[in-house]
Amino acid sequence: MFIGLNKNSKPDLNTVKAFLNQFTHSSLVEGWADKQGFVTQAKSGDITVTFPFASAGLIEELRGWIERQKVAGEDAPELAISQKVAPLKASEKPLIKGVKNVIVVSSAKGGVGKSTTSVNLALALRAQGAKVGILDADIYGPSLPIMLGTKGRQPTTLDGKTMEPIEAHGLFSNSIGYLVPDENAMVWRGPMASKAFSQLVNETHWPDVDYLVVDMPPGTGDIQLSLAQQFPVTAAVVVTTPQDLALADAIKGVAMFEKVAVPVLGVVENMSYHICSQCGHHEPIFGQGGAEKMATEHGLSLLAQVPLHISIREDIDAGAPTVASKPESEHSEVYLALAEKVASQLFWRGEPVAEQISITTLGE
Ligand SMILES: Nc1ncnc2c1ncn2[C@@H]1O[C@H](COP(=O)(O)OP(=O)(O)OP(=O)(O)O)[C@@H](O)[C@H]1O
Repeated sequence: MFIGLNKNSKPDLNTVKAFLNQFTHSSLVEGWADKQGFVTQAKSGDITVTFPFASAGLIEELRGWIERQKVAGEDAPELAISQKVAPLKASEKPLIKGVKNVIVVSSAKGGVGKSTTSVNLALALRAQGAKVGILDADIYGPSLPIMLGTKGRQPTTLDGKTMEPIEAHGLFSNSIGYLVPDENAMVWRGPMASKAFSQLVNETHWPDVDYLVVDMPPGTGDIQLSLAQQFPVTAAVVVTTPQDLALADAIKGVAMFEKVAVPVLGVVENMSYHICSQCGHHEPIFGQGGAEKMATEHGLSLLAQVPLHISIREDIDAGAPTVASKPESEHSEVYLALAEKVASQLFWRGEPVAEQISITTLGE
């Protein structure tokens, strides 16, 4: 039976929660309105809904649903609806100063589109209403400066100790590519690379970002393992392509994170199918169903299937990633849905920590 609200009296909190629980969405769990902090009432009686993850799309849908109830004759309540991203527990490590959640994007193999995915995911999280940082940890081949159109810029410092991230398309970014010429980065070996990475993470003045997306170096070796262990990773996303070999490698990537107890949120299948730029035909040139099979076999979620399309490449290579330059496009929709899944699944699988803990710096 649908729970409506009494027209003539101010509805009480429990009735409003029961009413809201009738709104279902893939980013929510059953009985979501009863979860702590989601629906609260101020002393004045005003009721507020607050989602603890990036949720602009979800908020729009909830508002639409409430409007439809009004049309259907229900006296839907006046609610303030907003989002405030919660910091989540990441292993036993203290959170990085100015960062609530760290999402690492990794791939077992080079060239599968890990950086393209990282950048568009970061932009999509921003489009979902979050404040987002992006860190290029690909110390051997930093591509962020080109992808964000920030090549040649260098971080400044305000306090003589930390670097100010470089802002581009609304993201706060840092990359080894801003600090050293390309040819120098290439020759770095293990410990040096590790140190450079740690400096990038801890010596950037992250301005209270909800999510820090970290573009990891490709591979599943010692370097990747040590990077993943060095800082508080909330969860990992593994990028793969549909080819069998890349899939077999992706399994290694998942196993690596399991070793260091980093939860893997799921797999993004990049270049999943080809969209013809002439006629829009969808063609699964690398085969079909591989990532889905792998995800199911390993109990992982297939977070997104991103098409191979010339405009995704042209946009990012020109420093104007698709989600920023063509926010209404079919491709951006794929990334926006990915961000919605990543943000909500991160929250539901995680454990919120008190906000003030995020003020602690690593090593303090
Ligand atoms: N879905 C896509 N459609 C079209 N082109 C793509 C797509 N994804 C990535 N590319 C292109 O493929 C190339 C490699 O992508 P990218 O640099 O993101 O891969 P990577 O896995 O990060 O590589 P590396 O291992 O060098 O870090 C780039 O030129 C990029 O523009």
